[in-house]
Amino acid sequence: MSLPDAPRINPSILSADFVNMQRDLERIAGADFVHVDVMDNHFVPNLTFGPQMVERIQATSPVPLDVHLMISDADRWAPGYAELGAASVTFHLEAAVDPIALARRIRDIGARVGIALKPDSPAEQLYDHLDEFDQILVMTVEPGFGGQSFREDMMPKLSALRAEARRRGSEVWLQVDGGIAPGTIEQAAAAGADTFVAGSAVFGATDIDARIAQLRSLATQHAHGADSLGV
Ligand SMILES: O=C(CO)[C@@H](O)[C@H](O)COP(=O)(O)O
Ligand SMILES: [Fe+2]
Repeated sequence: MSLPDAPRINPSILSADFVNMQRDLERIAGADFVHVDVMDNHFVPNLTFGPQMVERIQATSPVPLDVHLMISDADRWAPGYAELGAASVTFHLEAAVDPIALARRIRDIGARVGIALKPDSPAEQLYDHLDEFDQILVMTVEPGFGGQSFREDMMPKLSALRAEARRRGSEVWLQVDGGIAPGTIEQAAAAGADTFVAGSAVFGATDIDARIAQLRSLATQHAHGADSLGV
């Protein structure tokens, strides 16, 4: 699979019409990935779907899957999402017993691997392990629901991660998820994010293609360091 360049826009189908999922997947054909929020009503107080539904999404999606597992016991369940063909599988650091071994297992199966941090989880614990992951997801809301307000207080964590990745020459993608929309994507891009999840901002738009293009344009204009390049 050829990987899309930054900035990447990944609409979350948590805000899609679950009864018309195939229609809504087609509506985001211009996106880089489809962000699939798997919730177990245990790790987070909400329930979405499991591997059977994700397999159907995988079979019909026009874009690769960026699966976000908000589930307990990630060590046991996460590999199965890589095995059903997801391009990327992100699990939560707070839900894994041995995150490094789990990351290696997901990569061995053939998927990209991401690790997600809840707002209260510090990023420093990942600094020595950046290259074990293809993506680090900095949650900009408390996981569990779409339509929440963006948490600006997550920007220092993101900036520090960007600085650390640069210092170590790491190519890890930095993803943000929660409250991303015109008006918030700018500061997330400036702080160092290169991959953006947006649910309600995309599926709540009257013109989805235009909204995806707008988010991509704003992220490009405000990309970390862009001002120094005069872009
Ligand atoms: O993982 C989650 C929520 O826990 C996200 O992926 C949401 O689905 C994002 O929704 P918006 O905040 O963009 O509406
Ligand atoms: Fe998500």
